[in-house]
Amino acid sequence: MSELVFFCGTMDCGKSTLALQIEHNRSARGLQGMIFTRNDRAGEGKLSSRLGLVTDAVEVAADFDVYAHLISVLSQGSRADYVIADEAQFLSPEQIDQLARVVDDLRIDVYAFGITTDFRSKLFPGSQRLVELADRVEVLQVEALCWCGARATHNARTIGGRMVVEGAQVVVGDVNQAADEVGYEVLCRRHHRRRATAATARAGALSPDVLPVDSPAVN
Ligand SMILES: Nc1ncnc2c1ncn2[C@@H]1O[C@H](COP(=O)(O)OP(=O)(O)O)[C@@H](O)[C@H]1O
Ligand SMILES: Cc1cn([C@H]2C[C@H](O)[C@@H](COP(=O)(O)O)O2)c(=O)[nH]c1=O
Repeated sequence: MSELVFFCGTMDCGKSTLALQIEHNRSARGLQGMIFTRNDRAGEGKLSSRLGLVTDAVEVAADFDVYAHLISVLSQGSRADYVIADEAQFLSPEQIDQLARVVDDLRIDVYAFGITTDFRSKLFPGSQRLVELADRVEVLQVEALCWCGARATHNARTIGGRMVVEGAQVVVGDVNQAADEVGYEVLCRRHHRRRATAATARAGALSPDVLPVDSPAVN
């Protein structure tokens, strides 16, 4: 049975690396993949990982019909044995429905990769639809860590190292940006709720985190 799998996690947890590994392993066995992405940091039509690997991909514009594209490719005699969709949080719910149709009607496996929630810890519409439709949701097992050492579960947007909660949902960017730039940082839920980034913690801006561990909890 073909399936729609949603591989998810925070930023910087290895999603694109896994996408490239799946692509490598299948193409090494003679299978032909169709790779989609949207808004990769490496530029249009690229799927890139922080480990330095990059491959060409089809850029999914806002009005792009993923299902129709597959039909067109197949009807021209090309093969598509599996589909990879990276940065799937940026796809529209309609495009996620098209991916599900690729699985059900064309019997092609679809592997989608993306972050579930934005910098305000709200679901991206594309990720919400994936959670609703996927046969399997796999949370990546390589833990990204919060500055405190706990497992990072949330994505923070930062300006000058400080977490912000206002702004557009989509702003392409990266972790470990220069101090004065818009960037991202992965945090545990506790520190995301408190807006406590590595920089503000270093500056000692939030006293509860520097109190002894047996101090009463402060929210
Ligand atoms: N210099 C490095 N050495 C080893 N691993 C690294 C290095 N840089 C990045 N990584 C690994 O790559 C992961 C990020 O991979 P990537 O596929 O770009 O993440 P995602 O697509 O989830 O944002 C990091 O969590 C880390 O495990
Ligand atoms: C949290 C959050 C992230 N983004 C952007 C930033 C990056 O360009 C991608 C995530 O890429 P990664 O490969 O998973 O690191 O998403 C955004 O636009 N809005 C957000 O709230």
